[in-house]
Amino acid sequence: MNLLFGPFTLNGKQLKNRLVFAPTTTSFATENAEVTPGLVDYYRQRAAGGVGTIIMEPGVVSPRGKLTSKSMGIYNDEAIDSLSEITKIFKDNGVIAFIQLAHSGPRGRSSFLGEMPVSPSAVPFFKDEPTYELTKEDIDHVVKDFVAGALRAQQAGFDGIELHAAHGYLLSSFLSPIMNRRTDEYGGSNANRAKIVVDIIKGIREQLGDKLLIGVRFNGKEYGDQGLDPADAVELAGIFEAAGADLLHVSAHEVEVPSWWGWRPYRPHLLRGKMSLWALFKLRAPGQGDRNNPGHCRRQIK
Ligand SMILES: Cc1cc2nc3c(=O)[nH]c(=O)nc-3n(C[C@H](O)[C@H](O)[C@H](O)COP(=O)(O)O)c2cc1C
Repeated sequence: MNLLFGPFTLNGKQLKNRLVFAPTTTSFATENAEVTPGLVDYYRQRAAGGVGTIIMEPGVVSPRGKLTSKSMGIYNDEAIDSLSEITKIFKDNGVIAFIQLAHSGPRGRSSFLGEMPVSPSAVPFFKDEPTYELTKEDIDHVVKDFVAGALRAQQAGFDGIELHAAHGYLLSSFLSPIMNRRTDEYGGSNANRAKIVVDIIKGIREQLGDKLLIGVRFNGKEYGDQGLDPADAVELAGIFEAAGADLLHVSAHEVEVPSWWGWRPYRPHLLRGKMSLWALFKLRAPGQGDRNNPGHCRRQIK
């Protein structure tokens, strides 16, 4: 009990407890991606709920990266003032403030983007939605957009950002061997597929040093057969940690959790609602991942 409700220090930040509100897209922004009074109210209510940390829903880092027609955007300086209003509410309630940074990539829809969604390779996420394969110059642009989003988040008063590299969005599609068929330095090995995320983390650290906490949310397993498996996820965890991530937030599938009868695979339908607590534990990748025996990929909580 004390572990959950007691204070916790995360790389120098004092958290009042280990309860974390998980990032949840609301689509309460305007069609121009601006913060609305309804969105501010929504977070005022969440901040009063007793959690120690809120990972605010994604700020999309470019208009072409919208997740929905009413995603909130962090791609221009006008966002800083309205987001400051929200971080002030968090601070007044003693809540540590994170914002997720996202780009929809192949999960975008041309109906609200007004142009083709983008992806690491021309592999569609939706059967009826062809995607544009990013060039290396485009990838540099995406990295700069994420770094610029992080700078704005810091100016708006956030303590940290979480890179959304899960659920099939752009960074997640780079990590996926199914979606990412590139033959350059951004495709192939785990390290190559993770390069875009590593470049973003390093870019943020170059600009801001330790002023901003950096988290990465990624999948413990591909959604579907083949592709990213738990052994890959363990290796990716080590890559993100080595690049300078402060926390890892593993989403769904094949993550093992302690139970009364030993380590059990985490299954969202069995342990609904517990996953976000993992955000506050740095997961240690012991390096014994075995592609043919996922049971060897047990993560340990530090
Ligand atoms: C409506 C809705 C929107 C969500 N939006 C996001 C999102 O933008 N980013 C994200 O990483 N997860 C998103 N999620 C997943 C949640 O963060 C969370 O992982 C999920 O609700 C399961 O809860 P748990 O992680 O506490 O088990 C969303 C979930 C729901 C229900």
